[in-house]
Amino acid sequence: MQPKVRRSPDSSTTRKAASSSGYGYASIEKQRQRLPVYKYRTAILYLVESHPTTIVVGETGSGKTTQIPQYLKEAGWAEGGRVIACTQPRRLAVQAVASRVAEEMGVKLGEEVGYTIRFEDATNPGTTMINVVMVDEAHERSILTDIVLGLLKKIQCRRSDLRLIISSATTEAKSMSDFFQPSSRRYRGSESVEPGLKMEPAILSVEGRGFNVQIHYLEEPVSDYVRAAVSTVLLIHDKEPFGDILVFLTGEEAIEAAVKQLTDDIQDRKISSGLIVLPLYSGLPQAEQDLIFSPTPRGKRKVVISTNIAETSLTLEGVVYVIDSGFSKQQFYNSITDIENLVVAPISQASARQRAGRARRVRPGKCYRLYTEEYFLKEMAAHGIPEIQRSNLVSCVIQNQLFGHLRYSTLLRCLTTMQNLLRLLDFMLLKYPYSQ
Ligand SMILES: Nc1ncnc2c1ncn2[C@@H]1O[C@H](COP(=O)(O)OP(=O)(O)OP(=O)(O)O)[C@@H](O)[C@H]1O
Repeated sequence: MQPKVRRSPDSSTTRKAASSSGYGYASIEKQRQRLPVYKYRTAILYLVESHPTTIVVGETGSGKTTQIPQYLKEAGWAEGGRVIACTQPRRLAVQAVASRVAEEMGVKLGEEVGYTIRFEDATNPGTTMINVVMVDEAHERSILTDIVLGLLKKIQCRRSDLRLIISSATTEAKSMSDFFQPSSRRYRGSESVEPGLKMEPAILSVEGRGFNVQIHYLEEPVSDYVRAAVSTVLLIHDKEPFGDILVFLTGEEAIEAAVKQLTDDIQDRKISSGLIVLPLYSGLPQAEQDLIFSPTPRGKRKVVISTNIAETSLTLEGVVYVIDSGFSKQQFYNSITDIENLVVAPISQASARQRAGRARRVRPGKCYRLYTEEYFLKEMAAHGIPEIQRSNLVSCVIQNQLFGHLRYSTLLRCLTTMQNLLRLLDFMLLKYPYSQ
């Protein structure tokens, strides 16, 4: 059965596109100047110059990620072998953003613009001294982002010349600003603070958005969102003009089920040829993940069925339609049972906006939410629970200790203690074996 879809009459996300000149092919420089963040270039540079910490709030697609590092580079913040670093919560986005920035700057990836992710380092070894750190997608509150923010706050006490930019898509800037307020403890024993530097964080709101996105909601809730997603893909393919489709489901199992259903339906109907169906989840080999970036052949339509790894910072040029199931897989830790589970849970309004934002990156788009508007407005949480509040922190603490703070001798002592503990456990198990 096809899910009933209706267009939201008063959705705030249906405002007119900021760019009136449509989406013809413009030079990269023109494209850069059309982005909402461009108007704030001078203000951003002034604030970074005069504050150790600047918080930039702007809608998805306003140009924060790709443009701010370039403005800093153009203003000389990368001179003398120094580095402008930008952190991302997801590796797929790291590679995609670095490639785009290298393309816009007309340089080879891995030289002036590089990236580093686990097991892969595409950076120039000559550049080591970090001058500015931009922490992107801070609103996502991923555990590593939160830890990076905590560490940077500590580092700033010793290096007041280090500039920090926190970029966020939500207006929760106040709590971030409170966290970075200078306290009496901060800057104690630091090098002398630059004259004229205003220690409190600056907040800048980047107004405006890229292109328009129409939001469609279901009239009735559906129980099987995989089936509903597949039906919506076919509906779009039958009725809507050209443009690729990005579907957000929960995990590998749901995605592979959707790929199979879609492939079967295409074969049954024999009319939907021209669809290229691509799954996307982190366990997929890199070469298969990279297929999502390949241009769609003329006369075909790409359907990318993804987890939330495509939710932020990613621009898939051909995507015009987004289908949002309203769910994602999230980690939850139960401290009583000491068990961590990956469970399918509803997403937040902030996530839903990020998902919709993938549909209007280079042209106007449409987003089909597989839930009702009432559910979105009245039941969906405004923001998700920060990962740090629902995870087991042991591995993070160990990682942090091993790489950040422990000296070799302390580490050795720690390992010896663990070894002794294991021996003791061994002994106890031998002495008091489990009763059947
Ligand atoms: N690979 C790309 N190909 C074409 N256009 C791109 C690409 N990457 C970025 N853009 C353009 O630049 C715009 C700004 O992207 P950017 O990632 O800087 O925005 P953002 O404000 O950081 O949003 P988000 O938080 O969603 O990442 C996009 O909306 C798109 O128009």
